[in-house]
Amino acid sequence: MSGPLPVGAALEVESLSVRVRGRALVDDATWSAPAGRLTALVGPNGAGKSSMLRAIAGVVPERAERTGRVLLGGERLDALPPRERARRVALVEQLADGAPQLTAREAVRLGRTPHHRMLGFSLGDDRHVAAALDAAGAMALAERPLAELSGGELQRVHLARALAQQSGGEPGLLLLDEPTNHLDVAWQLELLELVRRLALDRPVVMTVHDLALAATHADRVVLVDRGRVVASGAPSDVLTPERIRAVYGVDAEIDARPGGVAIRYRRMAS
Ligand SMILES: Nc1ncnc2c1ncn2[C@@H]1O[C@H](COP(=O)(O)OP(=O)(O)OP(=O)(O)O)[C@@H](O)[C@H]1O
Repeated sequence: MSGPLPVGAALEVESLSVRVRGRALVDDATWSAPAGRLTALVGPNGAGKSSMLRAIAGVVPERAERTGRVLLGGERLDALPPRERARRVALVEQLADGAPQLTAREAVRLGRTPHHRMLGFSLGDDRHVAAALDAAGAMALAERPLAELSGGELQRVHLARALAQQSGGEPGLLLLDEPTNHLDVAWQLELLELVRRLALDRPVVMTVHDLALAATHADRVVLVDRGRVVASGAPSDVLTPERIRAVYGVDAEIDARPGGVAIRYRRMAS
């Protein structure tokens, strides 16, 4: 079994491809996400963002062929057994229904499954679950059934479950698929603050559609189009009007100010 994740471990994605029946969902993608940084994965609908996150977490469609390497702290994640990988990498997918009858605490407890041996849940698990609920700001929701929670509240519970999955060792890689979806502006800001705090000691990668939000809140941006990485680096280097025009087919006027970035879009002048 591998040892704890080295502090400051970066995610490195090298020539990652996912093909289904000869069609590339992810096409020879190479990029990295340092620890201590929030990385945003952006691109048009169907660009392959979710497929990329899922492939990093070891989830590929049935009969898909995955090639390339995924390293975390220099260690091959793609070569780890699923249980071991699940302790290093937590993927929070777009709001899944989950099991609506579970309470938030029960749902978060499921995150401990990769840590179990013969005996199932332990008192230690309960401590990790409580710490994860607390870190995600979801402690007040602990005894409420998922069916009753709002989109923003559910998002916190999913995040807490991901944290519970990793606690017990070094902080691992956190992958968030459209975490700000369905959230109003106040919840978005709160969630992004929380995500930024989590990103202080681990690589965090999130997909987002809102380019201004990515430019304002992320330290690095990876722009994906048709499965390929078009550019990656600092938001201001990656998100230029020329690239936005080439990838999204719209004209963009970018207004970068100290408080944040605003982007105005217009149909492309013909
Ligand atoms: N299981 C699958 N089998 C075959 N094709 C798939 C599968 N899952 C996704 N795809 C296709 O792969 C492409 C990339 O999809 P993906 O969901 O990764 O894109 P995305 O960038 O996350 O899109 P969105 O922003 O719309 O959520 C799409 O064309 C999609 O139809």
